Amino acid sequence: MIERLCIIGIGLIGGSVALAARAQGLCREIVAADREEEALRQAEKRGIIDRGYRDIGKAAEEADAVVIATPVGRMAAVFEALKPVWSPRAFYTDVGSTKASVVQAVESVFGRVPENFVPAHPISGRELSGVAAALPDLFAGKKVILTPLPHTDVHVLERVRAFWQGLGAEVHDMSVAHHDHVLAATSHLPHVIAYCLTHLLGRKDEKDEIFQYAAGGFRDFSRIAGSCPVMWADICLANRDEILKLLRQFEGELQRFDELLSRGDRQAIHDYFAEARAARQRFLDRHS
Ligand SMILES: NC(=O)c1ccc[n+]([C@@H]2O[C@H](COP(=O)([O-])OP(=O)(O)OC[C@H]3O[C@@H](n4cnc5c(N)ncnc54)[C@H](O)[C@@H]3O)[C@@H](O)[C@H]2O)c1
Ligand SMILES: O=C(O)C(=O)C[C@]1(C(=O)O)C=C[C@@H](O)C=C1
Repeated sequence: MIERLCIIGIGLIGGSVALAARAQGLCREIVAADREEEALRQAEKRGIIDRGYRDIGKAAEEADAVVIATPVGRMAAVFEALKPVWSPRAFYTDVGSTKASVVQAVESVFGRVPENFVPAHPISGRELSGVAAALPDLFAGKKVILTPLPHTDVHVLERVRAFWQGLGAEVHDMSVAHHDHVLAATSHLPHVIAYCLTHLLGRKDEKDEIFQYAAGGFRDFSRIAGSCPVMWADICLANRDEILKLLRQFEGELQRFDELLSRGDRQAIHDYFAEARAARQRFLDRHS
């Protein structure tokens, strides 16, 4: 049992961790640090946390489990604030959507990744942000990827694994580089494409009419373009090289389809769509 769980950044993900930890009885007390007073007050009012602090050091001292849930671009500053109160008895983990940048941030502050920090990424979220959108079952049955380093303390790794499992997640381990390679394709590229398409339509003169007649297709496709720009600017910059490689491949794919359509090749267009549909179905059969 965790005595004091500390969440740094009590937004959608930090709030959901707190709600799930409380619901599953994983800890006696939950405190949080956030730079937004309003987020802390809201979290206290809803009973998501017991106490909130503006000061990260004050919130984290005495905690035996610390979860960092700020946007990835803020993590170096968070590690800086944690350094004076870093405890060898506690475990530390994060929820950042990119992992190499988080490892670099911790290295820039400590010189090396402390043995009791286990980078993590819950593959579960929403296009909404802030503590008001937090859900107690956000991680239930969802995957969490841990990217331990070769010198990560094995006992801490098992405590962090048990913590995420306790929140209801299925935990997988991966290397930092592999994580960023895979997530660039499955999460980062789709978000970039959704933002780009929404931009394209939004810029058109007849935009009112375009949005007026947009039904399920556009709504489904653009849902993730409703995601937080701060978080996504951080993710894109943090995983820039992997995303740029995929953007080049995606441009090639658009070019391929452009050629089929320009030729008016019905059979080739049909086969192109049929292959994509079958690939999606295989993915759903295997993973849902
Ligand atoms: N939203 C998702 O679907 C999702 C899913 C998995 C992982 N993540 C990752 O989780 C993290 C948080 O995302 P979110 O969606 O919960 O964002 P959010 O905006 O809902 O919450 C972030 C919170 O961090 C606080 N914060 C920002 N900078 C801070 C600082 N320097 N010190 C203290 N508090 C600070 C903000 O005030 C906010 O309350 C990000 O790293 C994101 O990449 C998000
Ligand atoms: O469902 C959504 O809204 C999400 O975008 C969740 C999503 C994803 O791309 O799958 C977004 C970012 C995270 O790092 C993990 C999950």
